[in-house]
Amino acid sequence: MRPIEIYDTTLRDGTQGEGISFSLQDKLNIAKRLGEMGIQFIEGGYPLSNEKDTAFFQEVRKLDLGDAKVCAFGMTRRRSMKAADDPGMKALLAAETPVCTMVGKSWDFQATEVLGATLDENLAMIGESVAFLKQQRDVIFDAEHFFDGWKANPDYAMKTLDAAVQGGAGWVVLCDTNGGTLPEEVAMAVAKVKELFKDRSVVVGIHCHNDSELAVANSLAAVDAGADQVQGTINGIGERCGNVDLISVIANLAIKKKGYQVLGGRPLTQLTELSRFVYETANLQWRNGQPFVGQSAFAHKGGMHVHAINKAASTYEHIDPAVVGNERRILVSELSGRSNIIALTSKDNLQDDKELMNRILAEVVRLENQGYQFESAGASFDLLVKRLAGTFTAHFETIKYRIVAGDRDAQHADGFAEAIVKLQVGEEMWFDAAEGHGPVNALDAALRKALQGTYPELAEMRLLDFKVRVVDSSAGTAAHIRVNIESGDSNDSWGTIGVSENIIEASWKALVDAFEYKLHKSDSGA
Ligand SMILES: CC(=O)SCCNC(=O)CCNC(=O)[C@H](O)C(C)(C)COP(=O)(O)OP(=O)(O)OC[C@H]1O[C@@H](n2cnc3c(N)ncnc32)[C@H](O)[C@@H]1OP(=O)(O)O
Ligand SMILES: CC(=O)C(=O)O
Repeated sequence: MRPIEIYDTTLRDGTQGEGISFSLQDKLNIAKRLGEMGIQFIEGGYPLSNEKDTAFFQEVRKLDLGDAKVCAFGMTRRRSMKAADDPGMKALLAAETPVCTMVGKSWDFQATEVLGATLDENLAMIGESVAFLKQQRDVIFDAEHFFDGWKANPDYAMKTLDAAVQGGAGWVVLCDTNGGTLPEEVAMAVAKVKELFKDRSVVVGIHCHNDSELAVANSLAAVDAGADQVQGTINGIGERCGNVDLISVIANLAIKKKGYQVLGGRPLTQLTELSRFVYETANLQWRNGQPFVGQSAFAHKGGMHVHAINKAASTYEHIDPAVVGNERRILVSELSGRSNIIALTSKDNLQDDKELMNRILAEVVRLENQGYQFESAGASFDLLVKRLAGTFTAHFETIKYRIVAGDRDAQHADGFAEAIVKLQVGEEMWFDAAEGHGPVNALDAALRKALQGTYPELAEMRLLDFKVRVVDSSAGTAAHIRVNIESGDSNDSWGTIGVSENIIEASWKALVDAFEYKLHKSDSGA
């Protein structure tokens, strides 16, 4: 098995992505997770760039990152300066990391146009900078725009790598900086570089950007052609369209491709959690369709798919989701067949009642036509099944509710909302009122007031999320409002839904389902 080094630059190139900004603590937390995952190289930032990155290199020394090596990133010395005097070089050494990663120009056009250097000057900048750092550190040379340089002037591109290796670089990393290269071009260039260094001890690496949606394919092509290090970021965050997504690289190398070993052969069961941790830390929404780790990566919706999945999961899954720490999800929608319903109700042992399955399916299709969507409203779906199966026990009956809301006044700087609810609970009639920060908050408070005496377990239930969408009804005339509420208690969370032309009524339906679901859960001891 050929070991492939994984080099993570989430904390440097990842932060060059639009909308990404990590705090110092975020960076330390991510570094720790990367170390736990068995990533070999963690590029922590650009010490010359800002104080946060400088502080990161001081703080990261206190963490146990396992075998991971922290790398500080910088560029070659400025054109008119000695390496020893260059502030960037000094900052790299001051970071006190075991490895310095230095980017240099390998495209002749960039050297002359951007740096204003002669081609020889650029080679001297690379060679001298590496040699200076190499006195104290291991050096990785990131050959910026290598593939564009190789296409424009292959001899010169190769000379830049040679200058770095002569200076003492232990790695040369070929960067598809603009992300415009094709897999066959990557393979050809990597093979040529391997040939150049066949008698020298140099690791060849690959660093791809995703501007042509080819970063994963390009990285795998490079590995096949002899690259032994892949650089990238978790979830592919990074400049413009991002870097290669290391999640997909790791999963493909470990699971799909033969003959390679990544992360020392560790299991990949933490991969999904790592991906979501980085999204959460970056304050980004998960990408549902992200291969391997996305919420939809193993979500089955089409009736024919679910029918087959029930017989053998491999009919519509390329790997077992558990291998990457993900899970299979069966969705219910108007595209469902009876198989979806059977899969989703199997815990209730209802699957043999074909007539019931058909009724549930017909009801789902009818409600979806009105704007309902049960994919993220599993609790409302469970209640629907119970109602149709005749196992639903209402814990309360809603007689009426009323909302009074208005704009700000002397007592209410943000406006006010009051709710009155009338409920039948057993033999008793409850009539309660409450104020809230808005109409839904007021309804929630009034419902709790009316129910908590009878059902004290509601005290631990919280509303976690509230989403509103406008959906078109199938009639195509009146707009319907869909409200999704996510609720939780100490050990669980559940989604409910309400649809109406009236946002308050839609919220009320979702809220009532949330309370009923919690009470059914308590009845069953869950
Ligand atoms: C491909 C990549 O992703 S490389 C990493 C890119 N990342 C970043 O740029 C983020 C961090 N960067 C920064 O914080 C700043 O750009 C700094 C601190 C590095 C430099 O800031 P400044 O000195 O103000 O320069 P500025 O960013 O405007 O321009 C870049 C300078 O570096 C020079 N330069 C660019 N690449 C190189 C290189 N490989 N070697 C030497 N000098 C270089 C440019 O010629 C320019 O110098 P000039 O102003 O003397 O013409
Ligand atoms: C080094 C780097 O980030 C690039 O060339 O894309």
